[in-house]
Amino acid sequence: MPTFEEARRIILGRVAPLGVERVGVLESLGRVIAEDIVAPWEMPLCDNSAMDGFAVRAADCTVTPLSLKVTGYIPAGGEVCGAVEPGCAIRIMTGAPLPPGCDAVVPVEETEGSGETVTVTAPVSPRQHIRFKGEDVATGEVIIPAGTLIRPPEISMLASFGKAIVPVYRRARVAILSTGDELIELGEPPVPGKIVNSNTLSLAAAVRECGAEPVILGIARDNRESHREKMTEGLRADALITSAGVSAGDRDLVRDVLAELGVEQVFWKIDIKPGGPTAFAIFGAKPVFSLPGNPVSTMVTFEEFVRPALLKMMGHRRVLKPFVKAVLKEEARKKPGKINFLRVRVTVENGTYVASTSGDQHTGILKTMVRANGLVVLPGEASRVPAGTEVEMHLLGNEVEMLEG
Ligand SMILES: Nc1nc2c(c(=O)[nH]1)N[C@H]1C(S)=C(S)[C@@H](COP(=O)(O)OP(=O)(O)OC[C@H]3O[C@@H](n4cnc5c(N)ncnc54)[C@H](O)[C@@H]3O)O[C@H]1N2
Ligand code: MOO
Repeated sequence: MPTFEEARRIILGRVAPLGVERVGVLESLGRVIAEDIVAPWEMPLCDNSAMDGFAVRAADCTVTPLSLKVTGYIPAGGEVCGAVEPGCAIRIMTGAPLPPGCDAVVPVEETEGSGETVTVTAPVSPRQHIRFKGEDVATGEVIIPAGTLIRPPEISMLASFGKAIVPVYRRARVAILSTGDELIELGEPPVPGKIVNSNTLSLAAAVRECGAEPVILGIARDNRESHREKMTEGLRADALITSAGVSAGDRDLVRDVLAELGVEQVFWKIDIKPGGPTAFAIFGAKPVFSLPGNPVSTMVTFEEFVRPALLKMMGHRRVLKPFVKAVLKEEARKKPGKINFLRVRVTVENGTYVASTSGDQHTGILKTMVRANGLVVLPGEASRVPAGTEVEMHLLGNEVEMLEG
């Protein structure tokens, strides 16, 4: 049985980035660029003003205040209207191209008067307030290296160089299959013995949250035919996630039917709690994750095993959340042996993360997952972890970093 770390290594070793597609630059947000993008020209394309003010010759302005004759005006987007002659200035706006002869710009706040003459009131240094041709990006420079996650700054850079269509790794299409005769679909009336198929929706949400595309297959009933039919459909996607039917029950058919369909089991069971019965298999290059049915176990195993794999498939290079240190608020108890994921509510106290249990840790208790914004990883060998102990934790979302506004 693999340990937590081994299971993650095995999974990541068996998945690879999917193909590349070309999308509109705005659609590339949150995706990973698949090729180095090179600047086809330099930026800025010409020397231009960094301020609204006056284009001057610095040599004219060695002693201030002094009065200069205003001989022209260049708005942003405007054209150069002649050179700055000695003893003269040209009114210029931010971003407008510098006229010949000019080697400094005086901001309007450091001048007085307007109209035919202007008085420069502050000392002027050569090159001040000028944005020079090519100072930001040189022609041929790699502006976005392959493997970069696209955020608004990358969109700005791509757009600045006219890149309307960009090559990104494909989104993974992820089939989601719930199994079990006890399941009813959302909207059907609840009756004792039946439960709403919430796993499909929590998994679809988690798939979507990491930038992939969920393909909902519905429910496979507890017979081989139903499993076979749904799984065959699911294996057409880039990845398949099943929930439930993976432990030791007499109707736990998931692994059996997957094997029947030619899916190679890589491992079954991980030395962790919750999530122990998780299985991982491969169909060609497609990963198949069989997650335990308890809603908490399904979400925890998605977070720790599926998400990193999907991110890798979509070209991400940073796929594992870092562990952060937290101080336990209350004592935690567990059976020695397996790593335990403790659902916690995290707060920041004097710059330190403090993790407090979010409540009953039984896997059947969904409420404590809803309350949790972190998962503390209690080491396998531990049995009693005293309050005040420094532990490792994965944050769930970034809520704890945000302040109320
Ligand atoms: N003899 C053993 N029994 C169990 C073991 C074991 O090792 N030996 N492991 C236990 C653990 S740990 C877990 S976790 C569960 C996982 O079992 P399955 O993955 O086979 O899931 P089920 O038994 O079918 O369901 C468990 C639980 O989850 C609910 N469920 C199932 N599907 C959904 C869904 N789509 N949406 C919401 N809730 C769902 C289901 O009703 C059950 O309550 O096995 C233990 N048993
Ligand atoms: O491992 Mo089960 O996933 O404890 O609930």
